[in-house]
Amino acid sequence: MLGAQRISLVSYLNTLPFLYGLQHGWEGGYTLSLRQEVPAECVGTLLRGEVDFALVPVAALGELRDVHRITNLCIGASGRVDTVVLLSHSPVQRLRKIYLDPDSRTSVALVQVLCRHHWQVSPAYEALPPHGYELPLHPEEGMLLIGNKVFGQRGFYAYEYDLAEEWWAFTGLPFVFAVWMAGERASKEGALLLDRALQWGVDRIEEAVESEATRLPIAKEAALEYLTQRIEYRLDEAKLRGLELFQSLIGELPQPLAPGCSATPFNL
Ligand SMILES: C=C(O[C@@H]1C=C(C(=O)O)C=C[C@H]1O)C(=O)O
Repeated sequence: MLGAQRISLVSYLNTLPFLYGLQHGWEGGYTLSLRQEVPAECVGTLLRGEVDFALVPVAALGELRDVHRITNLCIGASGRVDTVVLLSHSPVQRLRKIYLDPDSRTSVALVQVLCRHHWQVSPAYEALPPHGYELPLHPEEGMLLIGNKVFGQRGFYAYEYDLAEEWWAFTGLPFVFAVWMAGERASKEGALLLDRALQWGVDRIEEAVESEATRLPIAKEAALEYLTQRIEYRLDEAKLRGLELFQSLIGELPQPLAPGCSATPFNL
C-alpha cells in the first residue's frame, strides 16, 4: 500500500497551478505532505530524503544521486518571464559586481552564463545578504532577484534585464528553471498520481487564481496573465533543447558560482 506522499515545491506564485492540483485534484486517497520552500531549499530537502518528490532547480540537478525526472511539466518560459531579473542603475557593461539571490540555484548560474557568453562581461559575484534587495544599490553594482519579491522591486531601476528574455535573445530557445524529480525511495504509483494532480491544476489556472484571489501577491488579472502568458509548464522538445544547451554551458563556469553555491550539469 502507498504511504503518505511527501512533496516539496517552490513557494512562489509560479507554482500556484501545481499547488491547486495537489490540494484539489489529487485522486490517490493517500495522505499528502506538502512543503513549500525557496528553490535552493527544495534541492537539500530531496537530497536528505525528506521528501519523495520535489520541484528542483535545473542547475542543482548534478548534486543529486539516484533521482529521476518525472512528468512532462516544469517551470519554464519562452521569452519574458517577469520574475527573474538583473536590476541595476547602469547598463550591464558597466557593472563591476553582481549580487546573487541566495534563494535561487538556476538563475544564479543563468546570469553568469549570460554575462560570459551573451554580454561578454566578467563582473565579480557575491551572495546578496538577507533583505539586501531593500538597500540602495551602487551605480556599478547589479542584483539578481527571483520569485515573488521581484513584483515589489520593479520600476525603481533604470535597467531591468529579464533573464529568460535575454536567454531567448542569445539562443532563440525557451528556458527551463525547474523540473520535477523523484527521490530514490519514491514509488511509480506515487509518481503517476503526482503527474495527474499537477496536470489537473495546470488545466485549471483560471479557477486556481479565482480560488486564491485574496492571497495573491499581485492583482488577480496580473496573476492570471503571469501564469498563462509568462510561465510555461509543458516540458516540450524546444524546452529540452534549451535545457540541454544550458546544462552544457554551466559545465564551463568557474566553480563555485558564489559562496555555498555550485552548478553541476546533469543529463535528463
Ligand atoms: C521563474 C522563476 O523560476 C524559479 C527560479 C529558480 C532558480 O533560480 O533556481 C528555480 C525555480 C523557479 O521557481 C521564478 O522564481 O520567478
